[in-house]
Amino acid sequence: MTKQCNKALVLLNMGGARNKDELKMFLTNMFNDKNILTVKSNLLRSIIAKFIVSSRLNSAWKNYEEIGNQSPINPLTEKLVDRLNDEFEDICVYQAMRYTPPFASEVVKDLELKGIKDVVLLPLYPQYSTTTTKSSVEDFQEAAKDKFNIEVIEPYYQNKVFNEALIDTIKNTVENPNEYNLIFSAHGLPQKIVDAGDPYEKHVNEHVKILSDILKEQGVEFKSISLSYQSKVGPMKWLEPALDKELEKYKDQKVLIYPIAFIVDNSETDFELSIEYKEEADKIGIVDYKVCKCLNYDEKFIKAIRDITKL
Ligand SMILES: C=CC1=C(C)c2cc3[nH]c(cc4nc(cc5[nH]c(cc1n2)c(C)c5CCC(=O)O)C(CCC(=O)O)=C4C)c(C)c3C=C
Ligand SMILES: [Fe+2]
Ligand SMILES: [Fe+2]
Repeated sequence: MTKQCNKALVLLNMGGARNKDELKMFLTNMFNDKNILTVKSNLLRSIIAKFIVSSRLNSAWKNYEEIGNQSPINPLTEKLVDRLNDEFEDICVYQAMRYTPPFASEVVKDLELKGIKDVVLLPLYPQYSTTTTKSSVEDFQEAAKDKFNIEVIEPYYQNKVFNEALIDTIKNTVENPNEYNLIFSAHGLPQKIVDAGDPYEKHVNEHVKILSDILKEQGVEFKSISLSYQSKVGPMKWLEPALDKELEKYKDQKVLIYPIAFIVDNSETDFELSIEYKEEADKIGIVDYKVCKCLNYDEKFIKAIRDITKL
């Protein structure tokens, strides 16, 4: 990056695989994350992680083969970063991913080379979770040590400009909302993590209420609006209702899904929602099943970032 800046905006996200080796890296880093696998002993966690990765890798990779052998999260985030670098004249914009490159440590090196002291961290998670927001922010702070003045942006699921952008996507995806059942689909979380005080479920519930109120104010009426959780992993209890159970209610009806916990499309939207759950919807007899695109690098989201970060 040749731009000269005295401030940096760093977008934080999970990352995603560009090939099978990176999927192994993603899963290994994820299951060694103490915020994801909350067992206290690092050794025990690394043993469990090895076991999960070896049993999951091949079957998980089959999913990526169906979406072009890579997660869309990387090219889309690169476009978002490029667009923001054009938007902000004197702020250098970066991405730091939690489980695949570019890692926080590489961004920190670049910031040091440029002599940047002020850093704003924007987690690409509208709702806070210890498994996502906390994990990414701590990871960056550990890499940064005390080298910068860091400002962390708070959860922004209540932000008006952000929610208007999101509502526009919903309105632009279907012509006759009154024919559709709108399901907000959130990435699931083990119930144990929620019981330990994680605010994610509360934030997601509040977000759905805010969006439902905006739709009502704008006179946009869906047949029904509901919330469910996708992507359960393993045998433990996760947040409910599960999306596959919710879909069973809509035989002979139309369904529109909005992936409420994601800002950038990824394997969970392009594979899980658009291919895997679509097959479920067909089996159930849902007559039309649509999935909204995430905001990605939408111009309205660029405006929302200005409003959220006050940059
Ligand atoms: C096992 C625990 C997991 C928790 C807790 C979890 C929380 C969580 N994840 C996201 C967002 C994403 N997750 C993605 C993939 C993914 N997630 C898990 C497991 C947990 N996630 C796994 C094992 C995987 C890999 C795919 C698979 O094997 O099923 C992704 C996609 C990345 C990509 O490749 O594109 C995203 C994004 C959130 C928001 C969240 C908690 C709120
Ligand atoms: Fe996940
Ligand atoms: Fe999944």
